[in-house]
Amino acid sequence: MARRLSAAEDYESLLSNYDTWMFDCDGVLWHGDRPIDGAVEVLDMLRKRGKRLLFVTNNATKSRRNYKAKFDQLGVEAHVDEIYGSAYAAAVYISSVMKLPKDKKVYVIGMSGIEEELHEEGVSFIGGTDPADCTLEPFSLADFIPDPDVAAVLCGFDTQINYTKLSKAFQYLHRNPACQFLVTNEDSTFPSAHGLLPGSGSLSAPLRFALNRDPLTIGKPARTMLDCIQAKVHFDPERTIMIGDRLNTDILFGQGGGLATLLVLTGK
Ligand SMILES: O=C(O)COP(=O)(O)O
Ligand SMILES: [Mg+2]
Repeated sequence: MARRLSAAEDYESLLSNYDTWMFDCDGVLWHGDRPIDGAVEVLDMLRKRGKRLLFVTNNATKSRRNYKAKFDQLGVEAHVDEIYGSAYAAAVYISSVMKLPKDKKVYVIGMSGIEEELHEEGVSFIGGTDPADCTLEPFSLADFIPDPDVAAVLCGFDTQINYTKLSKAFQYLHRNPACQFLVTNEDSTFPSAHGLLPGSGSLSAPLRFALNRDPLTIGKPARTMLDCIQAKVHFDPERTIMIGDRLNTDILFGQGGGLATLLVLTGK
């Protein structure tokens, strides 16, 4: 049964009940590059109380290493193996679960974070930040020569989303029903430093609509993300709490994994 925390003893009981604290990032620790009041102090207090911290974000724009640099800039102690982003989870899924053959490629709608994680996992890809795709020039199907090695399309948050990228992704998926359609996450909105913006889910929506096909989602609330974490980190779900700002991703993710959940209201 959900209850609103107010008294100090409410928080004390959380501290005594849970050893592993899984934090969502956007809307919980920060809005864009602006830390949320008190977040850094809470992380510091939890560290001092000997709690294990894990950072679990659907934001696919950054790799685990990029996030480590962000935590460093905020003066927050964080280690790469505590950071789980949907870009990393997608790369691990493609390499270790889907077992994409080495001679096959992924067509990416997304940014350098996804590219870095795919590269780390030895997954070949095209698209992404390739200047040829980051264009507002009209897309001509007559001039498009699909890469025959593309066996999956991965769509994540992409500030350079455009008709060329959507058209190429559509072609790979429309022409070949065996081509896997993956999205890093389906967050409808993204809590930026200055307010809500369309999120990844709103960027892959045109493909879902045009193809009349649902993708496989890697990030929260999907179990895939938890499997990726549990492959690297042992924790007791009974003594783990997931802190998030979205009911349909973070809280659903925690409930699906048998974790306790704590909803914060800073997601805007
Ligand atoms: O980038 C997003 O859409 C959400 O990211 P989050 O999971 O850290 O809240
Ligand atoms: Mg969030």
